[in-house]
Amino acid sequence: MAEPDILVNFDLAPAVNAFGASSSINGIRGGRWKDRFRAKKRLQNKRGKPSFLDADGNQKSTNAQSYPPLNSDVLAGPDHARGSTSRPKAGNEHAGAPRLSYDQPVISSIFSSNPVSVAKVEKTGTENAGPAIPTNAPLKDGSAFSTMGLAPALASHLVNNMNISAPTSIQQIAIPQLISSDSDAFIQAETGSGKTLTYLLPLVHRIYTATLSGDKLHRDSGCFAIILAPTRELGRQIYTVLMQLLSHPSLHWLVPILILGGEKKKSEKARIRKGGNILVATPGRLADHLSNTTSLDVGSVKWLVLDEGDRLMELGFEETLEQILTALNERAQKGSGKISLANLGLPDRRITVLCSATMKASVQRLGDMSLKDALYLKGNQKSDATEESSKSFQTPAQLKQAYIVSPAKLRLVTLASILRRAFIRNKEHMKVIVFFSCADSVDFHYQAFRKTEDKEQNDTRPETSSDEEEKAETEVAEGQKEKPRRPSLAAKSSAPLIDPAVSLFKLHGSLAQHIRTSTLNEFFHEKDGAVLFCTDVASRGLDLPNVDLVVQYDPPYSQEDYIHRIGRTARAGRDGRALLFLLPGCEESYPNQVLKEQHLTRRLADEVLKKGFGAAPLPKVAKAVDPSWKKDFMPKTSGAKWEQEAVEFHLDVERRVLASDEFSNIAKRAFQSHIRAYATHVAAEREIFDIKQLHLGHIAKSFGLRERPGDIKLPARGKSGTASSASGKRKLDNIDTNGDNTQEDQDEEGLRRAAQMMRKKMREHMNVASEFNIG
Ligand SMILES: Nc1ncnc2c1ncn2[C@@H]1O[C@H](COP(=O)(O)OP(=O)(O)OP(=O)(O)O)[C@@H](O)[C@H]1O
Repeated sequence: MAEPDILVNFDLAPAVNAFGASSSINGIRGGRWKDRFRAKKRLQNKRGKPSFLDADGNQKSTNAQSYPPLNSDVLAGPDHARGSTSRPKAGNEHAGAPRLSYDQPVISSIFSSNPVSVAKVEKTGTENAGPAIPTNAPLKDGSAFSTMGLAPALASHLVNNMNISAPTSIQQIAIPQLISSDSDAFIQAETGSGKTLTYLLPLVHRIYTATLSGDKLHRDSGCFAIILAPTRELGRQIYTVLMQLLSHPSLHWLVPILILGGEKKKSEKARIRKGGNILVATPGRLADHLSNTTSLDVGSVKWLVLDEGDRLMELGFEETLEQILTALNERAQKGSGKISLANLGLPDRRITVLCSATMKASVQRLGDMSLKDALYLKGNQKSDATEESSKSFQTPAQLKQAYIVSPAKLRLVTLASILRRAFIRNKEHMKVIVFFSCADSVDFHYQAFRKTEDKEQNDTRPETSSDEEEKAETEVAEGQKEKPRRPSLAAKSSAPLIDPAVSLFKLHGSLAQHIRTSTLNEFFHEKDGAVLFCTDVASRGLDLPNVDLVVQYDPPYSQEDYIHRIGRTARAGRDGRALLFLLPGCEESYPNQVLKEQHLTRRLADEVLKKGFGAAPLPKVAKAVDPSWKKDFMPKTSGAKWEQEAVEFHLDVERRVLASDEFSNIAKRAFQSHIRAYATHVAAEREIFDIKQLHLGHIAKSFGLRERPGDIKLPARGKSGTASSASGKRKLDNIDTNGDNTQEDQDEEGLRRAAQMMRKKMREHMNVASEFNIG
């Protein structure tokens, strides 16, 4: 059966032919703006070289002979006027008008009228370079934990039970210092260099050796350490590593407590009442318990660790951290009501340890606020690191970085191509993370690649009862949950458009917490190929095994975000690749202007498409199924197989958007949120990410939309809507990562301006023809 609701992107015949009216159109007044506009164009065409507005709204010279003229009424027929894009029917033409024949040339709009890359290639990237010596790997120079002052029991536990035999550079530098000194410390080291063990090992070692002095400590002896993480996910991960360390028989008495937002406070209070010695928490929830839970005794806290310091500040926890520090100081003066810790060898004062992979002003502010005479402990340096880069940006040397210059209309197929190729080349255990700017865009791409219009259960499923949820989260936190025992709550699907064997996951701040937890857990344990579509909610600190490739489909909002995102791969000495999507034009200056210290290889969309779509035919399920439709509507391409496959892929997404109101709304929301998010790039980068340069029609196309951008309207979002298109949501999606954040959007003014700019841009766009301007 032919597809009734699809309209391929015709390159229109010259407008002059389409109107065929008298030349005295000049001076025309009244009527529809479109008619006036067309008349103007026709006049221009008559005066100069023949030109027409192509399917993209760009003026294009053409050889008028090559395209049979189309009657405007055919294209502007009632269906189109209604916005419905029904297939024109034979015999629908007005008398005397040329017939629209399906045999006539049609052109793939995704390959036409794309801006070309303008950049001069100034830097040699690392992507094609030979293997580099990993900078965050365990050392191979004979260093061992047993020679670093760690208790032998702990050192052998690492080797025998945790499969960690040699320290990384930062561990070798920092652990002996933290064991022997009572000074505060700032730990800065690359992503994936083992900072978690770097601070956990010394404090566990010192608590452990305190028990060797003869005094028996137990879970009720007091809380000795607090570890603060910016997000629940990270808190849970730290807790898991801590549980592994404490699984040593001599340390069974040491009890960790996990308190995060998002679960019943009552059950957290019960856990606190039972007692525990090391608390892992998110700041908001800890501050809450410090104010309201009398059984939380922090008078004996000897270590305060602030993990991912820059993120803690970014998420607006500054004030909360000040409250926590004040409360800890007050309680320390009063002392613990539990037992005397004198002469146990624990530090006399509270040691604060601040960790970060990046060093920026906010981290320095946090340091000023929390540290006193701190040791600055820094990991390994790349040999070519400049002073500037070593201070602020460190990426593992073995991580291969590249950027892809992809015109807006080719973005979706280029992403598909990258993912397809990644799994053709490396089928097993391969994991990929793709970062998007906003939750709505994650939702759209997830829906596009899972290729099913079945209603998604995950978003709408009622939350599990808190008890159940708590149980699930505790299981995850304790690392016990190899296989989910209940039906999966994860936002997970298969990905037939990439490879039917690949699992597709999505993660963003608008998903319910238990879905986020399950999703991460299942992605973590996935044995086969897996792709995670996510926002920056997954950019910090998360240690997900076997991530070989990180794709930044939308550029990050800061250099630090770039470092943290790509840091999800190439961890602990493993290889990894990172790809950044940029639009041709001003975005191409991003690597040289912003990522000065990074070495990125430049690649072009075409070459990526050739490799991804040319390497193997699309899986059957990914094809636009109806052969008759394909015969009639397959746009004209250069004939290259890869191009045809790419076009077919894109058309299939468009067809599905047209066919489903739900998918269409997801696409529209994603488009709008994407533009809004784009407008929130920091002021210093607005020349690079210049919203005025965006071709909204092309961007809409990459979301499978065929409407004019100005016509993209959304039904009102329900109160409980899960998506995130509201202005400012980019911030919220990033910020509201643990549910206990209290910061309002910091950049309201910027966002307001962004929305204004977007509206202006939309208005401008509507005043010129767009690729949808055919009705
Ligand atoms: N000495 C070691 N040998 C081998 N693997 C290690 C070692 N230390 C840590 N790891 C592993 O390295 C991975 C990264 O560790 P971790 O998450 O602590 O890194 P990180 O420096 O905190 O990264 P990020 O800055 O991204 O948060 C973990 O899987 C951890 O188990």
